[in-house]
Amino acid sequence: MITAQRMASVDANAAALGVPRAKLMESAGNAIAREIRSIADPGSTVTLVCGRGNNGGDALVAARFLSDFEVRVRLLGRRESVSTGIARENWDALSAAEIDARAVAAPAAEPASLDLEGSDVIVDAMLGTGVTGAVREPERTVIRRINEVGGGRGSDADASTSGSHADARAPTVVAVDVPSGVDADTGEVEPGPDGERLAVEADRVVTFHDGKPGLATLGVPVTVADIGIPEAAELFTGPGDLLALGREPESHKGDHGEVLVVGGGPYTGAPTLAARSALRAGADLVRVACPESVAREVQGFSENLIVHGFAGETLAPSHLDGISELAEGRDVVVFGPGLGDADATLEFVERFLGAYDGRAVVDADALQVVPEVETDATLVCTPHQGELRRMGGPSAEDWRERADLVRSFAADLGHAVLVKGAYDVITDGEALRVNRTGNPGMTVGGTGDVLAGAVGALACTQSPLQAAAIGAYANGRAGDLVVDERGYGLVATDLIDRLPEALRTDE
Ligand SMILES: NC(=O)C1=CN([C@@H]2O[C@H](COP(=O)(O)OP(=O)(O)OC[C@H]3O[C@@H](n4cnc5c(N)ncnc54)[C@H](O)[C@@H]3O)[C@@H](O)[C@H]2O)[C@H](O)CC1
Ligand SMILES: [K+]
Repeated sequence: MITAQRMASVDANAAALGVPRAKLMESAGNAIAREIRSIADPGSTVTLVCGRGNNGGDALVAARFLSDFEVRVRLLGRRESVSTGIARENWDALSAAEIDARAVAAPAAEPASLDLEGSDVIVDAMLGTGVTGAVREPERTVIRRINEVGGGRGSDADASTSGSHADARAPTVVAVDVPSGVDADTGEVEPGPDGERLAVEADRVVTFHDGKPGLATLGVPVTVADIGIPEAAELFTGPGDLLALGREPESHKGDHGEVLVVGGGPYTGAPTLAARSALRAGADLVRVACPESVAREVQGFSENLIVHGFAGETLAPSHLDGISELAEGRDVVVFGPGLGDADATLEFVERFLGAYDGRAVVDADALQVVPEVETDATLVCTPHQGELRRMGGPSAEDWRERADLVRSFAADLGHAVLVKGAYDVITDGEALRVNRTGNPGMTVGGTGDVLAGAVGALACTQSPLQAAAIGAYANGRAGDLVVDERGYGLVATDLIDRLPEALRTDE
C-alpha cells in the first residue's frame, strides 16, 4: 500500500533516477488498455472521459492502444487547460492518430456532448491522486452523468459483449488510479458546497505501482499495474522525499514546530550545533537545556536560541523535573549531543526517557540507555555503527545485509533507527530507506550533531521514518554542496548554512 504523498515522492525519485514521467504515463495507459481488453471485446464502444491532469493523461495514452475498439475521447475543457506537458503531448498525439477525440469546452453545460450513451465501457480518468478538496465543476456534473449512465456501482461489471446489446446492459465504469472524487488514502469523499458527496461509482479500478489504502473499502476489483517504477525509487532517498515538506503558503510561526535540545556538559559545541541545525532545518523555536557551566557559551553561539542552564557541570537526576517540564511544551526533544556518559548523566537519561511520552531524537551518549529503558516516547535513534554495536545492534560490512539486520533490530527496539555510514540505513522496523548523499569529508566531528538537530526539526511535522530519511538526505546533500564548492576540509557549521538549500526541491 502507498499513500498519494509517498507516490508523488517515488514518482519524482524515479524521474531523478532517469525514468521520465512520460514513460510512466505510457505504461499506465498500456495497463488501462489491457484492463479494458480483459472485460470487453474489440469493436466495443469505449468512452474515455479525461480530466486536465496526468490522470487524464493516462487515458489519452490508453486510447492509442485501443484502435481495434470504437474509441471516443472526451477532454473536460480546452486543450490549453491541460495542466501538464506530458498530458498535452498525449492529447496532441490523438488528433494525429485520427481518433475521435473532442475537447468539450463547457462539459457542465453540455453533458450530452460527452456521448456517454451507447458506451460499453466508460473510463473515468478525470481525477486521480492530484485531487484537492471537494470535487468542483465541471467534474461534479460529469460524475453525476457517469453514475446515471453507468447504473451505479455493482451494475454488471462484465461488459464481455460487443456493442450488440449495449442498450441492454449499463456500461462498465473503469476508474483510472482511483475513482474521481475518492481520496486515495482514506477512501472518503469530501462533501461539496451543497453537502452532497459525489464520486464516480466505478465497477473496477486500475491503480498504478502499488495499492492505495482508500481503494480497499470500495468493494470492487482493483488491478495494481506495474508501470516500471524501479525499486530503487522507493528504497533510496531522493529529491522526491522533499515534496513531503510542501510548505503551506499561509503557514505561520509555530506551525513548523518547537524543538528542545537536551545536551552539553563535557562538550559545548555539540548541543549548539544541534540547536542551530534545528533552526536552519525549519523549527520555529529552539531551546537548549544544558548545564549552567556551558550555558553562556552556548548562548554566545546564537542569539536565536533560548538557553536554560541547570546547576553544575553535567546534567543529573536533580535536573529531571525542570527539564521534563521544559520538554512538555515542545514538539520534539533532541536528546544527547555532548551530554557525556557520567553515571549521574546516564541515570538522568534513563529516568527522563522512562517518563517522557513525546517524540525525541536520541543521539550520542544517550543511545546506550535506550535498549534498557521502558518508554512511551516515540524515538528516532541516530547511532553511527560503533554506537549501534554498543546498543547491542548488529554489524555487517555490506550495507544491504546491514539494512536487513537493522530493520529487525529496530522492530525489536520498537523505535525508528538511522544508522549513519557511507550508506545511511533508515528504518522504523517495517519500511526501509537508504541514503547515499554525503561524502568522506563528513567524518569530521559535529556532523552527527547537525544531523540530529535536522531530524529533530523535521520530526515536528513528519513521521519518524520520514524525518530520519529526509534529515539524512539533506545533511548529506548539504555536505556535498560544501565539498563541490570548496573541496574537503568542511566543518560541521558549513553544513548548517547549507541545510535550507539542501531541503529545497524544484520538483
Ligand atoms: N507514479 C504515479 O503514480 C503515476 C501517476 N500518474 C497519474 O497521475 C495522476 C496524478 O496526476 P496529477 O496531474 O497530479 O493530478 P490529477 O490528474 O489527479 O488531477 C489534477 C487535475 O485535476 C484538477 N483538480 C484538482 N482538484 C480538483 C477538484 N477538487 N475538482 C476539480 N478539479 C480538480 C487540477 O486542476 C488538475 O487539472 C495519478 O492519479 C495517475 O493517474 C501518471 O500518469 C503515471 C505515474
Ligand atoms: K479517476
